[in-house]
Amino acid sequence: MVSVLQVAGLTGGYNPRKPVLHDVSFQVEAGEMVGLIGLNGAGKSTTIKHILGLLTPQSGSVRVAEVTLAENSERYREAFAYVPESPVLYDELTVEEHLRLSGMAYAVKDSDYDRRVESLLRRYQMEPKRKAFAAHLSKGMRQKVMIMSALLAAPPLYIIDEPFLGLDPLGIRSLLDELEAVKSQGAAILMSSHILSTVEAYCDKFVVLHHGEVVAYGNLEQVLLAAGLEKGRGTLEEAFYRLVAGGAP
Ligand SMILES: Nc1ncnc2c1ncn2[C@@H]1O[C@H](COP(=O)(O)OP(=O)(O)OP(=O)(O)O)[C@@H](O)[C@H]1O
Repeated sequence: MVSVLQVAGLTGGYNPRKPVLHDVSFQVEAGEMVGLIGLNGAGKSTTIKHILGLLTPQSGSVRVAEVTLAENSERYREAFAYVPESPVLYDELTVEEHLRLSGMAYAVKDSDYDRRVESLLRRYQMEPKRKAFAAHLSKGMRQKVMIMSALLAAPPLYIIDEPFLGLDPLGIRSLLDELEAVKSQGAAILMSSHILSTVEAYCDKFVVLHHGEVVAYGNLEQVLLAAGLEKGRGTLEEAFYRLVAGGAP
């Protein structure tokens, strides 16, 4: 298996004297979806900021497509698309113009571009809004533009931060179907979310963060075990509460 994302012994945060993350390690392989879960303030966004290259590790490393940002920034940045929790769009650009920008940034071939854009607009019920300015879109529609831009790029790694908040049920279903599809084509996905039932249903592995430390990592069986629950008995949610509420033996 190829590790598209490898976080190894990462200690970091905003202030060198007060790290938020402590020795965080996990990886996301090609064809795998990994759920990053934890309470408010556990360090999920901080981890994601390190992966995006917005923060520098105090120790340890983050590798994307087998390189660190310092080793090869171009290869590193080209290898992932990021869908933030709050959509960041240019108000004066239309939906189509955003997709065009994303296509150019990721050098999507013209032949792929038209096919992917039409299909995305249809699947996300955004055809009637293709010429609408971002400023005139609803919150969920803005989120859809971010998601469509990422899917259009078809990168090896998707980093998705709490994607379900603004989306309607159809949008959530489309996104999950889409993530399953790109995963089966070999993409790696790191998804942070508080919706544990969805995370359990769709992710292959889980990283449970608590106070900036990984308290469990692995498939459901391994997380249940870490929480002191028997194999095959219990849900991710039960394991999570034990792990973060100190209920685990
Ligand atoms: N810009 C910042 N400067 C300093 N400290 C920060 C900053 N952003 C977050 N923190 C601190 O880092 C810790 C982890 O926060 P982080 O945002 O990573 O949590 P999270 O797991 O993403 O939480 P949530 O589920 O609420 O989004 C918290 O103690 C928080 O106060």
